[in-house]
Amino acid sequence: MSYAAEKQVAIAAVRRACILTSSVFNNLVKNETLTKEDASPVTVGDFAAQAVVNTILGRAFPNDPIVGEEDAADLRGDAATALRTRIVELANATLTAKLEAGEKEEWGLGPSGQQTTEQLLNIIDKGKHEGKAERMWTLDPIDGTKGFLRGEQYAVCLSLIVKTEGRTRVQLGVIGCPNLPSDLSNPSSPRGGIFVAVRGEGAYELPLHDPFSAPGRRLSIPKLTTDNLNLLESVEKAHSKLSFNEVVAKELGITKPPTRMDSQAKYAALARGDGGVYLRMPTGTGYREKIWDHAPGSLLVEEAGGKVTDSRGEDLRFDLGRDLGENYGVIVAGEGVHSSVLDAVKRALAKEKQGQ
Ligand SMILES: Nc1ncnc2c1ncn2[C@@H]1O[C@H](COP(=O)(O)O)[C@@H](OP(=O)(O)O)[C@H]1O
Ligand SMILES: [Mg+2]
Ligand SMILES: [Mg+2]
Ligand SMILES: [Mg+2]
Repeated sequence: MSYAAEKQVAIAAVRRACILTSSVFNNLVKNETLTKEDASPVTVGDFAAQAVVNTILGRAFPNDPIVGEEDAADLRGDAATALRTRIVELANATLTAKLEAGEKEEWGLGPSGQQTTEQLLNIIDKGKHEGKAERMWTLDPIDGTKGFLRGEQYAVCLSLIVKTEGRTRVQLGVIGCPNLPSDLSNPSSPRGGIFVAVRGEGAYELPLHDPFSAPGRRLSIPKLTTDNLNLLESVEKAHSKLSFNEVVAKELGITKPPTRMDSQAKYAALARGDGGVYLRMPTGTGYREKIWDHAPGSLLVEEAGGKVTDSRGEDLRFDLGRDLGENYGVIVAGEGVHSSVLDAVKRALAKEKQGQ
């Protein structure tokens, strides 16, 4: 299936959300960030971007469930009045902006797209789905919120997961990276891109502000060997075990230092040929990886000729609910090097066990 309609809607939704998040960053004030129960940050940008994307998806595909990271519970009380007002203002400004090429008014966009506060809170809550369905969207309105707050990498991440022939797989992935330089080795190169993949149709990078103007650049992971690649990893030490990555890099004979980057921009960079291996091993806290943190990125890399598994070499599970199940870590690499990385991870795990 080509998912042409879904792809068009998803690209338009991600583009609008990226415009919103960029404008929030430029105007973010101190009290516009909350700390969630798990101590992670969430900003007015995360909530407003989820409201915008869910509005568009809700209009275009009203029967599709959405598994979104955020919910509106913290926005409903009197204590949240200022935050709520700002989110409503941001979401409405984004929804009512004039229609661009490829967009439709019936998606809730354009001058008549104004929503009430209650409508916007309810549409944010449409993302509370349990994550088990024959067909569902995943949304991470700002992936890498900590990177976003630092002015570094973050991504707006959307995917469509469908069960076909007994297998629940990602069929469409769209990742907007407003801050990603077009040339990673040159931080002053132009920034911003939308990365798109449809299963069986390849992976593409499109211009962020004009994604419907041309077919975009087809992405293909170059054939790297362990002599000329380096690791991509999280900036945040709490998100993956960086000391383990050092051991794996040694096992593989990698000499180049790792590239640290927040969010699924790592998957996008790898799909483009930057880096070569994205390794995310659990820190041992029992945290379970979320489907919205990997669904679009994993398809993007697969469609660019790469492979994504856990540390046992098994496929990631998108059929278990909002998370991927027990956390065995995530290994992402080009086809040619994935098996060497997997072997090195297994050796490093065995050494770690011996050392205990
Ligand atoms: N203890 C933990 N282990 C692994 N991932 C975690 C984590 N705590 C939070 N995360 C996830 O890590 C994501 C960011 O990943 P990265 O380190 O690659 O930038 C966060 O996404 P959000 O920023 O959307 O909340 C969050 O879902
Ligand atoms: Mg978060
Ligand atoms: Mg995330
Ligand atoms: Mg997020």
